[in-house]
Parts: sequence; C-alpha cells; structure tokens
Amino acid sequence: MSSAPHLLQTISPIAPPKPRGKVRPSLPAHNSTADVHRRMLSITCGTKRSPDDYHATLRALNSRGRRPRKSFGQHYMLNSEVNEQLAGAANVQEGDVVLEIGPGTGSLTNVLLDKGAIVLAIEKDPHMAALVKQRFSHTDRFKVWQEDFVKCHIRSHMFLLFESISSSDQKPRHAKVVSNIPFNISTDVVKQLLPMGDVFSEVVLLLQEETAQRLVESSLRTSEYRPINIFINFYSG
Ligand SMILES: C[S@@+](CC[C@H](N)C(=O)[O-])C[C@H]1O[C@@H](n2cnc3c(N)ncnc32)[C@H](O)[C@@H]1O
Repeated sequence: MSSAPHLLQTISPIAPPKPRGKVRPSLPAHNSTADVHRRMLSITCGTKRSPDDYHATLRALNSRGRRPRKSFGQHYMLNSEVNEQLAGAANVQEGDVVLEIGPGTGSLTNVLLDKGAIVLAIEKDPHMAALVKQRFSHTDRFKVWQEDFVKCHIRSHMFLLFESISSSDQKPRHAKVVSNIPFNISTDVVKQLLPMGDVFSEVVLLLQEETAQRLVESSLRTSEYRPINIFINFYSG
C-alpha cells in the first residue's frame, strides 16, 4: 500500500432510472444526486425499495428532529445505485477497512457493511453520529467518531483502528476511503488524503462535477489554477 492513492476516480454520470412509479420531490434542502448532476433532479420510485429511500431518510431525520443543514454540507444520498457505484469503484470486498467521511443517515455505510467491510466513520454532526451509531449497533464492524474531519488526525485514527483489528480475529486486507463528502470541505479532504498513499490503496469521493473538474483538469494556462492543483499534480506524478 505504498503507492499514491487512486484519487478522484471518475464515475460515469448516472441517468435517472426510468420512472415506473410516481416521481417524488427531493428532500427539502438538497439531495446530492441533484447537486452532482443536473440530469438527476428527481428521485423515482422503482419497484425495488431501498432501506435508504426518500421516506426512510426522512423518517430517520425526523426521528431525531433533524433537517438537512447547509452549514454541515448535508446532502443525503437517496439513490442506492450511486452508493453501489461508489463501493464498486473502490472494489470494496469482505475484510476491507473503509474510512467514510460524513456517514449522515448511513445509506452508503449500509452498502459498505453489506459488502463485508469494516467501516470507520467520521461524522461532525453529533446528532448524525448518534443516529448511525444506533443504526449499526448490531455489528462490531462499524465504528463512528464524532469529529470534524478537517481537524482530526486521520493517520492516528487509522493506526489505532489497525491495531485493534490485528489484535482480533479479523485481518484487514486494505484500507480504502469511500465517501459522499460534504462539498464544502472537498479541498480539505483531498489535501488530507493525498499524502496518505501508505495508508489508503483507494480513495473514491463523490464530488460536485465542477469541483472534480477544477481539481483534475486545471492547467497552468487557466485562471482556475490554485495551490491545490500544484498539490494534486505533485502527488499524481
Ligand atoms: C453530503 S452528506 C453525506 C451523507 C451520507 N454519506 C449520504 O451519502 O447520504 C455529508 C455528511 O458529512 C457530515 N459532515 C459535514 N462536515 C463534516 C466534517 N467537517 N467532518 C465530518 N463530517 C462532516 C454531515 O453532517 C453529513 O452527514
């Protein structure tokens, strides 16, 4: 795991599923699919119900008297196919150790756990941290730390986690990052994770399209070039 993390892996745009049922409005504030891609403005109800569909997500939020908060970048994922794609892009397999930044109501967490991963989640909002802690209390493959990812020392957290795993029966395969991150900290997340190729073999982040393009496509000739691009170019070489 000494190579640079496979950062900013692209996921092809996902077309909305063909409406079979009634088209539902998105959650009051945001839904990440809508923010990421204009073509994903609505959520449709197909025949297969997801445990994290519109109603389940609303119910989970209501149970704690919460509404999505912009200041926390809370755009909840209502499309389980996107969560599957994120996990698939990182090739998450049984025994993998996965860091998730901002689990929210736990829709992506659920997919990662279903694949047999050990998930360490960092959640800034104490209410959401409590919610996922309770939701996944049935498994010892889930741990949540209520912290601000930008301020936390992720390397120490990962080493502590590895230590606790290696002293148990489970043997970690790889450490990976799979997250639908709060968009307002995208640059900070990339800055923290890029130098961690010795810890993470794969980093798959759901970013806003404009942000992803700004990070990977800026060249010295454009006015969009920022210090973060120098950083990315350095680690991509
Ligand atoms: C875009 S939402 C994604 C939620 C969930 N993963 C999903 O896909 O539905 C981002 C989540 O990150 C949390 N968050 C916001 N800022 C954070 C930070 N600085 N550190 C850790 N978590 C943060 C929010 O509370 C929210 O739960």
